[in-house]
Amino acid sequence: MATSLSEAYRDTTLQLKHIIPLDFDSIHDLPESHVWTTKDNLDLLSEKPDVLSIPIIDLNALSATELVRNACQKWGMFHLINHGIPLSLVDEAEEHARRLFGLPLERKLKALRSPSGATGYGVARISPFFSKLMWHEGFTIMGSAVDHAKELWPDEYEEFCDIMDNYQKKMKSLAYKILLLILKALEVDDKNQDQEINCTPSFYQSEGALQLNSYPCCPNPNRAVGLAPHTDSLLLTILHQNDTNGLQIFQEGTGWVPVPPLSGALVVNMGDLMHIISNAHFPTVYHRVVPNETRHRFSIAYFYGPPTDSIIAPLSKFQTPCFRPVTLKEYISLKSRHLEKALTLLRN
Ligand SMILES: C=C1C[C@]23C[C@H]1CC[C@H]2[C@@]12CCC[C@@](C)(C(=O)O1)[C@H]2[C@@H]3C(=O)O
Ligand SMILES: O=C(O)CCC(=O)C(=O)O
Ligand SMILES: [Fe+2]
Repeated sequence: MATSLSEAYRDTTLQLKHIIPLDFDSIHDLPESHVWTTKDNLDLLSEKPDVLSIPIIDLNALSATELVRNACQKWGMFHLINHGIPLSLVDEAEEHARRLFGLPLERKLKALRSPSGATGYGVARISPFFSKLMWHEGFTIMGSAVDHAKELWPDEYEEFCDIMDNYQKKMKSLAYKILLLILKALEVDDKNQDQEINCTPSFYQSEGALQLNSYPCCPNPNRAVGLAPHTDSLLLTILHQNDTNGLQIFQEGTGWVPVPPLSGALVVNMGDLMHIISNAHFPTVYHRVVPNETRHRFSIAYFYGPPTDSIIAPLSKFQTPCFRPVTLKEYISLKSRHLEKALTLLRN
């Protein structure tokens, strides 16, 4: 039996302090547990003004492959327009994320992620790696959200589930399109795609995961962190952000570069698995979220990856692979134990 994505996350058991978010509604001062200092690697001063910005790519542009190649090499990230996802669906999904996070904490705790679970309400999975806690609450969906949605709204969970199902379905087919474009950008012949990605034939049958993120208004944003710096683990991530700043990416030699929301666009970023299959030609994007004093930020991230038993390795066109092959299941386990060091451990 193949291991599902949520099962692959099951072998790490977390402590409750690394699952239960703060009751943001009742807090007026930043608690000590959430105060980050330079000791915690907080370097807020390095944000660069708008001199640099990530490219905007039209999915239907004739030169899309070329543009994707450049964006992936230089940034590992781009804004995507003309992506074909109806704006009304994105709006509805955001509305339902607001509705969920707007529930009182006691209600949200009914859908709390279990200590060895992957889905439901809670803080970010990467929390145990940091000494301070984040100004953030999340809700993770893998496949159907129905079990947790019933815990939140015993009588009216269906609309939420339908919208999240539809959103995931549309994101999955968009992610597939983007993956094909990226393979083209990596000069993989159409006919050799399956073979080149020397994985199981089911490589494209992704399961994916959906993460709803909420970053409430923060009383002292200069001393808090919304989401700590991290890279996404899977192949690529498609992100919707509401009209509130906060996302930043780290550029070697430059520092933290803001990724302001662009109305109607989705942000696409490369994850660790893409870094591996591209033989490190495409960076995996190191990014974080900074909190805001007056605006509540919401985001919805769709993580796209192959089935957990797929073998991930640099494309065979690369004569000197710089990573050893690994199954996704193995990689997830490496990442839960070593975070960013997981990639280094795979270096040849
Ligand atoms: C399929 C995924 C991808 C996960 C784990 C699992 C479900 C939740 C995702 C996130 C969402 C928040 C940042 C991150 C770093 C986290 O802590 O949880 C992501 C992580 C990853 O990309 O590694
Ligand atoms: O809120 C954001 O913009 C970033 C979310 C994110 O990085 C994630 O969910 O992995
Ligand atoms: Fe992320």
